[in-house]
Amino acid sequence: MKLTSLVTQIRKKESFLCIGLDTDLEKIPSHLLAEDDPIFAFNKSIIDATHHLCVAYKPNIAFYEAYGIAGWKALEKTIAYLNKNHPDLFTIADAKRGDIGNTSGRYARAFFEELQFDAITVAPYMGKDSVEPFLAFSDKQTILLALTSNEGAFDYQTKLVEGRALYKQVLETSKTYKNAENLMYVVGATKAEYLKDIRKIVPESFLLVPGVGAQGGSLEAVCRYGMNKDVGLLINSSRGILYASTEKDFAEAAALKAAELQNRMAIELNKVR
Ligand SMILES: O=c1ccn([C@@H]2O[C@H](COP(=O)(O)O)[C@@H](O)[C@H]2O)c(=O)[nH]1
Repeated sequence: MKLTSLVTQIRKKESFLCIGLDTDLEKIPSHLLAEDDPIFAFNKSIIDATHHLCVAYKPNIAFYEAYGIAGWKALEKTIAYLNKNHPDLFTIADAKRGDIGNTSGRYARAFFEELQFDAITVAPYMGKDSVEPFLAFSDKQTILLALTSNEGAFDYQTKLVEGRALYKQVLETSKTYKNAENLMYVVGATKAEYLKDIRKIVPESFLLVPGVGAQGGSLEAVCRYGMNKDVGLLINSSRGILYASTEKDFAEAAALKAAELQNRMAIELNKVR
């Protein structure tokens, strides 16, 4: 999916919500465990109840790999269901991949060609030749980890390298990569105040922003510092939506949480209209 379509969807739905499909068999309602494929059954119910409130879904691949072949099959069914029934929604494989060039090329093929995701998260640590194989897919987005939402982000990402914070180096250097126009960046909602500086380096780029809800980040602060003329933000919430209820009403409860976020997003969008 092209980013222009994403911007159109954001304006149409008054939402820049990305729902994280971090489906955990220990957290889903127990009645679903009797299903043939409980992970897919849960995901399908969540998608059916929330697709009108969001513009993107982001399965975190760890939650599928953790269940071996059954988990991978549930992932395949989930992305196929999304692509068939909601082709206008942006899909992100939160896989945090990146390796030497030929290996990155295989990861890119797996997620872009086999599974048909629109985007993948990639770790920048191995540098240019580990990222460019993803960027070579011109109709796909590569989402580079810039400043992550966790506490450990301060171990390396904010440290100075040649007088400049490492996350700033990542942003600046990545702009010189071949096909850099296919880049987006991850910035944690818990680091909203950093967005002011980040926007000086990447004013036009779309940012994937996880960390509202369960991790305590503020949607409004992210908008204040991070929104650009095309909105430029996809704000993710996973646990805060998925596990709003562990009873039979879980999908309705998830939709209510998603609607709460969407309403707050509509308010933010109206401020900059
Ligand atoms: O910096 C990062 C990068 C990725 N994530 C992922 O986003 C979701 C957040 O889930 P919540 O339940 O809404 O906290 C999860 O898949 C993380 O692995 C992140 O949180 N921070």
